Amino acid sequence: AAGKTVTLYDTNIGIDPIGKVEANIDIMIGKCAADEEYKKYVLEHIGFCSHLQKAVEEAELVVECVFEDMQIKRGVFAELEALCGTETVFATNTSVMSPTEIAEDLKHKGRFIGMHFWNPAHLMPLVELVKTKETRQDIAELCARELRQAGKKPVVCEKDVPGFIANRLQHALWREAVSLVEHGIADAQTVDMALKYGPGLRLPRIAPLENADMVGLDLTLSIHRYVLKYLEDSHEPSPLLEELVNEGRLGFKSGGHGFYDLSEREMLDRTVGLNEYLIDQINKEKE
Ligand SMILES: NC(=O)c1ccc[n+]([C@@H]2O[C@H](COP(=O)([O-])OP(=O)(O)OC[C@H]3O[C@@H](n4cnc5c(N)ncnc54)[C@H](O)[C@@H]3O)[C@@H](O)[C@H]2O)c1
Repeated sequence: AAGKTVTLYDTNIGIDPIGKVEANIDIMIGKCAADEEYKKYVLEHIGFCSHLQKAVEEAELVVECVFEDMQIKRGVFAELEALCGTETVFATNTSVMSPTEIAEDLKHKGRFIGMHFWNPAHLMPLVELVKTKETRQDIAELCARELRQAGKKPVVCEKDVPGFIANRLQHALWREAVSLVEHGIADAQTVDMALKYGPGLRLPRIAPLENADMVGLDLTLSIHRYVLKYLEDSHEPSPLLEELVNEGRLGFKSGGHGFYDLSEREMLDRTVGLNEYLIDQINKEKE
């Protein structure tokens, strides 16, 4: 939607990414978050190519999203460096690996950046742009501009640190949530309810640092002086999590058995419900 043409490439030619894009837009049309004109526009500007050189030789930006495997990712960028001009921007969509390490063998490291989309990528606005020490400032700015034009909300992570920004925030919260269950302070459902109907509900309007300003930094300081020592600060995964995984309770992928015991219907409701909620948020933003 940013006036650009996108070519998809995958070593597995059996997949149907365009069909998936079409299906996602159809769901959005059904919820009035897109129209037929938008679908026509997107489908005219996106294509699949099974030949890497043809797919990338004229590209201004290449976003790599292959398996989370350092050697495969480095191999892809070595191939790309041989096929693309020196000004083509190279981005990795990795969610956990260090962009610095992925770029280690590149000759032109200044044009390399982390570009971490959030799942489901067509509905989640956030994209984290992760700079390595070598990433040029103009490359970060260019990527931010392009992403904004595509309707995304890019944020720049100035240092290549594990978890970037959003996963650090998310897993600080998950660590505390698991710890509360582990220590019998509340069960899983109660922990999730407390978040959903409490702080989670106002989070989209007032995030932590905005909230700290609102209540006062003196009060925040006083609360932290008292409470931080009681919060979970383990640098190892919770023994409860280890135990559940050892028991084969993996969540959706083990038939719905994890922290919760869910039926097929409940699992489907959660996935569909999440997508519908995200589409509603997009519609609200437009109003
Ligand atoms: N799944 C998510 O929620 C999510 C979210 C954000 C970022 N990411 C990142 O996206 C990347 C891919 O994750 P995924 O979940 O989509 O994995 P996936 O296994 O679903 O897809 C990986 C794709 O890469 C293809 N592939 C493998 N080697 C290739 C190569 N050499 N050249 C071209 N294509 C190749 C595979 O055929 C497959 O279609 C990872 O780096 C991951 O961290 C995933």
